[in-house]
Formats: sequence, structure tokens, C-alpha cells
Amino acid sequence: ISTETTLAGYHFDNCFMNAAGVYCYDAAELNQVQASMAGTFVTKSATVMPRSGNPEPRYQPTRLGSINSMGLPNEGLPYYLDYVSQQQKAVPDKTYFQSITGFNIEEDEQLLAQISASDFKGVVELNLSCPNVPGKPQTGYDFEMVERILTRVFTVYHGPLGVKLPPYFDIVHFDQMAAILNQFPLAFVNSVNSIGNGLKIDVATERVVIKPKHGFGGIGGDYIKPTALANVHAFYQRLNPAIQIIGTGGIKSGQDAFEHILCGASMVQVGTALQKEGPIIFERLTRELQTSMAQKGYTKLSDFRGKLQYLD
Ligand SMILES: C=Cc1c(C(=O)O)[nH]c(=O)[nH]c1=O
Repeated sequence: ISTETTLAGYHFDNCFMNAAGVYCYDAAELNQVQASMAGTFVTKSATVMPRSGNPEPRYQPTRLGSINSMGLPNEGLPYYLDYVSQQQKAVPDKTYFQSITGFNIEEDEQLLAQISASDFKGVVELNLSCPNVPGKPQTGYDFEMVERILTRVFTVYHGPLGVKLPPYFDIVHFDQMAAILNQFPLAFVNSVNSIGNGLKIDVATERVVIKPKHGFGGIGGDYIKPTALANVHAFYQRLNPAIQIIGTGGIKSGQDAFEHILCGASMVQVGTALQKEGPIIFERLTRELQTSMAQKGYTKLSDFRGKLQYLD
């Protein structure tokens, strides 16, 4: 029973990987994912300049998930390009993901130019959905801006590239976003990023639990799985089949991954549960997914990918 997959024309021994932002800030964390059973890793979203991010506490686990307002802390793109370059030499038969996010179109272009000038041979994940930079709107909710960014991006960059999207909650928004995305030769769409600007309260102290933004932060974990599955399936139904789906959100068991793949995902990313359990989680998730598949007589992901049944 195989949990291997193909994405952007590359083969991956396992369909599980980390979600950008989790276990991918520096070499110490990335080495752990690289050494785990994950099929590959994606780096923390890199910006033009290194960033220290928001004041701490800025991440809190909760019983059902997590809340974060990290504020895009990262070592800057050159750091990650160096790390990936080392891994491409050390473990050449794997393909790696570089996440990037600019604060405007010019920065997106600058980041992509840096990648083009490097020996990077992996897949780019353009993050359009960071909810935690005060004053910076969620790009993914500005449809005209998304179209402008992708028009520029595909003019200047010609390697495999996908986008990380925020969750949408309206069928018309799925239609509108899909109509925009289908205009571009995207390798994938990754749904979903955290549900932005939730609030977790400590009722004993009657206080919020993270410092930035008066406690408002992106929500991950069990809370967001139904929204994640809906976004995965909505885009799977609407997008050109050449644009694959990465499913992210609420995966903490093999069955959760099975559900994302049934909705159409070709790769699944793990955030909150990885943060809680560490990279050893990929062994458990892989085993559990294989068990789910075995119980249903499936031997490979394409046996059931996108085969969600309706009642109508
Ligand atoms: C890249 C910034 C993001 C952050 C962050 O750095 O605050 N948190 C998220 O949940 N999603 C993001 O995309």
C-alpha cells in the first residue's frame, strides 16, 4: 500500500509534509523534517529582509488546535536558498518547497528573481494568505490584487509555482477565485492557511493568550478541518485538472488525510498537529492512512483521490 504521490511533475515517496510556518524556521527544525518520514519539507515563508516577527507569546496550542500571530518571523530568503541548496546536494533525489511572501508585487518579483538566480530546483509556494502582519490585508481576499500578482509572477518566473490561499466561506468566492486561478499555469493551489483573526481566551485570568493584535490570531487544528475540506474540494471541482491541490488544515490522523485526498488533494500538509507531536508524527500519520486504505481495498492514492460521493 503506497502513500506516494506526484506534484508539479515531481515524485514524492510520501504525500505528507509540513505546513509552511511549522518546523521550518531554521536548519535545526528543517533537518528534523528532512530526517522524518515526511515526503519533503516547505520552508517558513521567506521575505526580502529577515524579520523578528511579532512579540511573544505569539503561538498557543489549545485543546482543539492552535492560535498564532507570529508576524512572519524568518531568516530572509538567502538563508533558506542556502539550506535547500545544501539539501539538493546532500539528498538529491528529493524535491523541496520554498515558501515566499512579498509585501507588494515588486517584492514578490524580487523574491522570484533571487530564486531564479540561485541553484534552486524545487517548487515555489507563494503565500497569499498571511493574516498576522498588522496593517497588511489578506492578499487572498483581494481578488483583483491576486490577478495582478499572478500576471506579474508568471511573466517573470517560469519554474513550478503554486499559491497558498486563505480559506473562503462563500460559493461565489470559490467561483471567482477559480476563474482567476484557471488563467495561470499554476502547479498547485494549497488550501487552506489558518482561519484569520480568531480569539482564544483564558477564562481563569480573563485574558487573551497571545500578545500581538490584542490576542487575535490565525486558527488551526480541529476547528478548521471542515473549512479546509470544503476549500480543497471546491477548488478540486473548479480548477483546470493540471492545477493540483495541496490539502492543509485539521490533519492530525491518517483518516483526516484520507478525507483531504478523497476531496481531491494530491499532497497533504500538517501544521498544528506537527507542532504538538513533532516530526515523529509522520510515521503515525502514514501508518494510519495505510490502514484506512487497506480497510477499503485501496493500494494507491489515485484509487480514491477526488472520489467524494454526493447524496444528489
Ligand atoms: C506567513 C505568515 C503566516 C503566519 C505568521 O507568520 O504569523 N501565520 C499563519 O498562520 N499563516 C501565515 O501565512
